[in-house]
Amino acid sequence: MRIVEIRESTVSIASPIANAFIDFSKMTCSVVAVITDQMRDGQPIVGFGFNSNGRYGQGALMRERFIPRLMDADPDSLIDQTNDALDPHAIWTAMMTNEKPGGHGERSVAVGTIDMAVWDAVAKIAGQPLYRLLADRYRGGVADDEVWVYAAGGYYHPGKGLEGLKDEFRGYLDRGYTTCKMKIGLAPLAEDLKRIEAALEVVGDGQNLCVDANGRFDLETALAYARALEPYDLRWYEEAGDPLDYALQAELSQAYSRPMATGENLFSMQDARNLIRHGGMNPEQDVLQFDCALSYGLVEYLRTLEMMAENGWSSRRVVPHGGHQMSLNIAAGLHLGGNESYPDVFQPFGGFADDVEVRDSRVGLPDIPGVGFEAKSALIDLLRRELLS
Ligand SMILES: O=C([O-])CC(=O)C(=O)O
Ligand SMILES: [Mg+2]
Repeated sequence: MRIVEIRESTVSIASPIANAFIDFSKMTCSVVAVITDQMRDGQPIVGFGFNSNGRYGQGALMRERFIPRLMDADPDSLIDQTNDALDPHAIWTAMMTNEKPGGHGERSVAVGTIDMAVWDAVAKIAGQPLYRLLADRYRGGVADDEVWVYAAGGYYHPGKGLEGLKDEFRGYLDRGYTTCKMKIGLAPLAEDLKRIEAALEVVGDGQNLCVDANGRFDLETALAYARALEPYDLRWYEEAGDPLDYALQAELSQAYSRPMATGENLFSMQDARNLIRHGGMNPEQDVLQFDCALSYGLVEYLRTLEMMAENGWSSRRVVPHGGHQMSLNIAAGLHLGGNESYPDVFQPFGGFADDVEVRDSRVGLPDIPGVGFEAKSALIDLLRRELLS
């Protein structure tokens, strides 16, 4: 068994939306195919991956370093003899050969994207949905049949007023979501409070609303928002300050009594550990949002979950960023607390299998081998067109 070829391509996921820190007018995404020598129905088994959203495509790093390292490795060294499969852990080690520690950034996205495609191939070779394979290997065979999901959106968009925001959230409730997330921090506080109140008119209880500042605030602004948000009893207040400013997070956690969330821009177990060590976050109520595609993939995610357990954090406190099916599989297979969903933005990468219905903000997973890309027609069409034609 061996990897025959790895292909990558960069595609656009541009849109006119903005959060408090960036607009997405030039956003791109890497897509990857890991082509194996294993055959199914007369076709080679191919694993697919993509790099979530919010970080640009990483083709150059893949072409220059990570793909050549894998193709140069002895194929036997990349095989898991116990499971008669490709070995994602050995593949990870081969990709990271001669990479210094620290400085986790763009390379974590390149490795995370290839890692996603490797796990898709592994599950397809095993003939299992990935979440079942993960539950079998790491959780004694017990998977969650359903995962809690919330609808992320509420972006700033030219010409979108309060009515536009309300219409958007009504659309999410109509599709079965009960909890929605909106952006804050691009508008002044007073205007954001009007937007929050408009959103609450639609979603009802504060527990059905999350707000996300995308790392925009200095301490003073983060605290001013915290004071203003406190009475709304929101589900969570996300990424108030710079993702690496653990002291800011710790001080904010002292001042704000309600749940906070962060972690989507921490790209390694070590960075996640620093958040746990120094960010003052509360394992009883706060939410961690590490995204495997951005942070060296599932091989590293397993280390992060182990680190959390050692520090007294339940895996149920993790609700990954990214709204993609890979994280949905990890959530169901490794017992996370839920997963993000983008019903309308970042298509066709956001969202789940075509015939999966959201009921009471919960979704099931398709019963097909792999991550489930083949059950999302617009996505699999794009992956095949970009990588296999
Ligand atoms: O706007 C973004 O970059 C996405 C984001 O923060 C989220 O989904 O939480
Ligand atoms: Mg966010």
